Amino acid sequence: MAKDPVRVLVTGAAGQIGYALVPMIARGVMLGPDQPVILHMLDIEPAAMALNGVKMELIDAAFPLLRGVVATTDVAEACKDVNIAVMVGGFPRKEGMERKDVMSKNVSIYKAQASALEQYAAPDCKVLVVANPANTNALILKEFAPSIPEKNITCLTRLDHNRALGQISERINIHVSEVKNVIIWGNHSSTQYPDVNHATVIPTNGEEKSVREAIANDNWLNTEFITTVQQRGAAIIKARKLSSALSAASAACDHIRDWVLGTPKGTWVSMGVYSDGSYGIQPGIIYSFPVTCEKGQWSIVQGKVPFCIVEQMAMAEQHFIISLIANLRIVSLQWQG
Ligand SMILES: NC(=O)c1ccc[n+]([C@@H]2O[C@H](COP(=O)([O-])OP(=O)(O)OC[C@H]3O[C@@H](n4cnc5c(N)ncnc54)[C@H](O)[C@@H]3O)[C@@H](O)[C@H]2O)c1
Ligand SMILES: O=C(O)C[C@H](O)C(=O)O
Repeated sequence: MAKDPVRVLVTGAAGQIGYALVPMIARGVMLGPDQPVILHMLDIEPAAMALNGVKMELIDAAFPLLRGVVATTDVAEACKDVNIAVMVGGFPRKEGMERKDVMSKNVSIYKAQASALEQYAAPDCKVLVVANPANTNALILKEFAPSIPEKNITCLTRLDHNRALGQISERINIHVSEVKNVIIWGNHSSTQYPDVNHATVIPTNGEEKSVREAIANDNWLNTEFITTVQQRGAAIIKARKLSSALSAASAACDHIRDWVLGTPKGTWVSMGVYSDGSYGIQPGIIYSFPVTCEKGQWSIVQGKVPFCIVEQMAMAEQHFIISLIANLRIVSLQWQG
């Protein structure tokens, strides 16, 4: 029997990630080749014509799985009954900026969209925040949409995870599918810690080895590898004069697919999820951990890192985020009062 369609919201759908992402969703890359979808696309008024152009192209592409398209600038209409929300809408950074430099613009967007999701989305809606600063925007969304279960609000660090896999496969000259179990700890920012200490390679017809053994160059792994992954977003901006789009869209599909359909046995992936206190990370903040997924639920993989590494990393970022939450609570009380 044919499955009922799943409603997938993409905000900022007229932008460059949106343009790469919606055809992937309509082709089944995100939810599988037998899952019909209805796409909800939101953008702002100045982008309304471009958004309508994307809708026209989706119709022209005659995707067999695409059962409907809602293209709108009305946030309530966009969020109505959606099962999955991919929050891409926002302002990308330009050359020379850090991701946190776009914070003031993007944070206000996420406050407004949180309440629309809370009011209009399906109660079990799974949310993926892509727009930067991704961890902070997800935290804002969680704070301003208290009725959405916190397990349902995540942010994208899968792009960093995939970048780490890519760097390792290029270095050893094996296919990227033969590398697994890297970990991205922390924020989707240049302070993240890409960790290969539990990663392995399994060459076809070969024996499973640790990445450290296969690369046999700890100096490279401890220095250049880490900074390359941390700075890859900036390198793409420098090269394209635009931030990453096709890789971001593909990573967003990977994130949702694994969350909904499950991670392969013996493999974990990196997701920005709310901390339950694992690895000593402040409970409640959105932090990238290794996770496995089963039956639509993620769980943090335990025992994978020396505490001191994460502790060191976490402190600077947590201070900032915690003070932000405190400010939000004050603002929210002022609104109510
Ligand atoms: N987490 C990641 O791995 C990752 C990777 C790449 C890019 N990003 C971030 O994703 C975001 C989008 O990047 P892009 O290259 O597609 O940017 P873009 O400028 O091409 O597109 C952004 C779109 O969002 C729209 N928009 C702005 N405000 C909106 C609002 N209130 N509601 C709905 N739509 C709104 C814009 O009109 C535009 O069409 C940026 O914040 C970028 O930094 C994150
Ligand atoms: O680096 C950026 O600003 C865009 C995105 O976060 C990326 O990592 O490519």
